[in-house]
Amino acid sequence: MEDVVVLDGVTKIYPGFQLDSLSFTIKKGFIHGFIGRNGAGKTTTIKLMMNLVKRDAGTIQIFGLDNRMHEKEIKQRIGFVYAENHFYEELTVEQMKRVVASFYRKWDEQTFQRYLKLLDVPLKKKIKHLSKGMKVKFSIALALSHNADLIVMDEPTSGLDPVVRREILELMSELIQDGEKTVFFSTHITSDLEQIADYITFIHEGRIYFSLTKEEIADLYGIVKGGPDLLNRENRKLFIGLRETPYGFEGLTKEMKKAREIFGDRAIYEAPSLDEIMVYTVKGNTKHQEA
Ligand SMILES: Nc1ncnc2c1ncn2[C@@H]1O[C@H](COP(=O)(O)OP(=O)(O)OP(=O)(O)O)[C@@H](O)[C@H]1O
Repeated sequence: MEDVVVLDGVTKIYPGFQLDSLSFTIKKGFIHGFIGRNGAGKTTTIKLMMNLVKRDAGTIQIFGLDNRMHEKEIKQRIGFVYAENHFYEELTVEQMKRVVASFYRKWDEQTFQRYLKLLDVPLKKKIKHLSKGMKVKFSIALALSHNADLIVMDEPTSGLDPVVRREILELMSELIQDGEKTVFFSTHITSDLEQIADYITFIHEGRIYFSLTKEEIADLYGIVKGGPDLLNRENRKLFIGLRETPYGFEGLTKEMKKAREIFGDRAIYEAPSLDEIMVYTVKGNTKHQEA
């Protein structure tokens, strides 16, 4: 499978925060979700990819090219949706579009008009009079209208209502149908990814915790529930996080096969949601005194 983006040992040091030697790849033709809690380093990683901040170490290749040496060429082929509003507030949608379109050699006006209509964004309104959802939709219409091979979005669905979110997710699914285009987006609304993502990269405190396909996650990770007598010092090591009460335990493991061998039919097994994986990983072990 072709790699569209390859991050290798990417490091960025801020006072009090470090992106620590990130390595992962983004495969062509798939939707790739990037998850992590607030402050985990998602925006910084995306900014490093887009060469908006300077890395301290490592390499980033996009379309097989170094992202710093070939920035202009690469950016022609990326549709980028920012987390923050980056438009001129006083311009209308139409005026702003003209500014953006002028940067792209392969601007496709017909496609832009089609997306604008589909997403219901008013052409004549000033940017400052658009709702948050409309601004995001406008941003997405722009990102999809210059024949980009890679769409990179930083939190495109945060703060949007479920109807708009669904529209955007459906658009992304349609976009990758021919296997030529790739979508990478960060989010902390993990249920969005459960619907549409093929790959998930989880960043935690500036480090890549995993970068796996959804199937690999389903094979490796599981929630195990059982009575308090089942746990001992040795088998506790199987768990990334454990919640214990006097009546039993519930824990997340990434060694599901081993857990099944050890606990057999004395335990109950469930598939974790991405949210549960995040919460257990972040919180680790907790002992509840209450029932
Ligand atoms: N320019 C900067 N100078 C110093 N520290 C910064 C700078 N930009 C980001 N940071 C720090 O880097 C850390 C990661 O921030 P980042 O915005 O990448 O996280 P995030 O995962 O995108 O979070 P969120 O989901 O809240 O947007 C934070 O601790 C932040 O304060």
